[in-house]
Amino acid sequence: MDPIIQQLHAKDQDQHEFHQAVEEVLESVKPVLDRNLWYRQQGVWERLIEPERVIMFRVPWVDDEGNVRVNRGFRVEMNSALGPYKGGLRFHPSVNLSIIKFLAFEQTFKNSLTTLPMGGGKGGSDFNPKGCSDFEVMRFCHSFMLELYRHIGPNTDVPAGDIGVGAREIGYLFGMYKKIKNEFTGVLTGKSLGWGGSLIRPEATGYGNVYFASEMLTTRDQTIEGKSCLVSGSGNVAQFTIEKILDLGGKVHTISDSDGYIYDEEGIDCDKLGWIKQLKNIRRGRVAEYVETYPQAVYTPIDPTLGYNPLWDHSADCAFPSATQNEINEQDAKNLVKNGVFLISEGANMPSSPEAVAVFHDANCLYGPSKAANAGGVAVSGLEMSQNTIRMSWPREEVDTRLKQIMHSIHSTCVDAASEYNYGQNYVAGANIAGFVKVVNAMLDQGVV
Ligand SMILES: NC(=O)C1=CN([C@@H]2O[C@H](COP(=O)(O)OP(=O)(O)OC[C@H]3O[C@@H](n4cnc5c(N)ncnc54)[C@H](OP(=O)(O)O)[C@@H]3O)[C@@H](O)[C@H]2O)C=CC1
Ligand SMILES: O=C(O)CCC(=O)C(=O)O
Repeated sequence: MDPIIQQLHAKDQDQHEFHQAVEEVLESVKPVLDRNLWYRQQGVWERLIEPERVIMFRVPWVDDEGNVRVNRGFRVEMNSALGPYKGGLRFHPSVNLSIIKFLAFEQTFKNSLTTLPMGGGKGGSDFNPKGCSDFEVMRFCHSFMLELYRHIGPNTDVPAGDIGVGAREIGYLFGMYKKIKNEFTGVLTGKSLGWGGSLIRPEATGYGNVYFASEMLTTRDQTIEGKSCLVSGSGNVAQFTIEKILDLGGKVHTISDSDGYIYDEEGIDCDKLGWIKQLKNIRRGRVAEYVETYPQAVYTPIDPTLGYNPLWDHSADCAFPSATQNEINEQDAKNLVKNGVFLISEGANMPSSPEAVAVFHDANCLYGPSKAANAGGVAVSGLEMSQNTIRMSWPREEVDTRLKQIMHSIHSTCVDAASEYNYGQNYVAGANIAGFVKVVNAMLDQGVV
């Protein structure tokens, strides 16, 4: 084992997701380190895996029955070599330091790939918004911001949404920040359109992922048109991935949540997608309800004893995992390949286990890793920051055109970096190398800080 990894395991025991993310990047960039001994001498790698700052705090709040509840809040400010820390907040009961550190680490390289001046950070809480009233969510968000506000700012750290944090939560967080600081600034992205949000930000991660998939398909003279697709999740990223696939003439058969998944043989069309948006964004219901309105579809509850997810065991051309980390294990990857899937483009962060990634590479799939494929979300957040700074709102077409250009540029950057280091069409290596080199060169310019 590389001594750096040995040290990491000894120092940060039980941070499995963080180890997984670090090991993948280190493996990819070994040839870069070998070619540039200066990088090793300057301890860039040791510095990269140590967050610049980790903030953990108590979040007390009162539920509708008058009980005091306490959650744990996190913000990991990973790396500011390229700009203010930037990355989302996740509210989910599974949140812990390992998950936030892996997300902040990945975010650093992802943000580097976008070409925009953003460092990497991530935060969140083990708070579960599911089943809470709007007032409970508001009280939680206000309490969360009562601590977080001291650590963030439009030129310091600019959080946004992630799992469990959408427009509603960003609104409550922003309201408390504005009240405490008595200033109206672009301290959060993913704001509503009426008060500083950017057009296309809600769509950006899903649309960007499909643009990245289209770029990968172009290398084999193909397009999304006519392709059958499997999508997991049913939240922000899944919804707009489906919308763009439909727009480009593809067909989508699946959605899921943490209880189970839907397989719709006929395909999810625009009307059904509208119904899903209502279900998830307004009624906050479960995907199981889909079959009550569309009885030709089949609902399968999650069975953790199976050892694989049957959602990935259907015949299709493309897969867009859009729920959470490690949702595709080795068996799922084998099932996908067996069923004819040859393109996997990741909307979720790190949804494929290392063993699954190896299966995709062995089968010569077009495999777009999350830090490249889902970078459209944070890229449009960067554009939201620019619009806030100049106090202007760009039209929908302009933001969408910029998003497409950024995804095109990320694709070619990955291809070029992989080719420079003889990795062939390996987007994992390309994304890791290109993201790493830009961050590390900035760190070296700025000295040992
Ligand atoms: N929003 C953004 O702009 C970006 C998001 N991402 C990534 O995309 C993924 C989805 O995020 P987003 O759509 O914003 O989040 P949402 O909260 O809108 O939706 C999350 C979806 O994933 C499901 N899910 C969450 N956790 C689990 C779990 N442990 N097991 C099974 N299903 C789960 C949820 O089901 P349920 O309702 O049951 O919880 C829900 O369907 C995440 O990995 C996120 O980090 C990446 C880049 C940007
Ligand atoms: O828009 C942002 O700043 C955050 C996006 C994000 O959290 C991600 O890319 O994983």
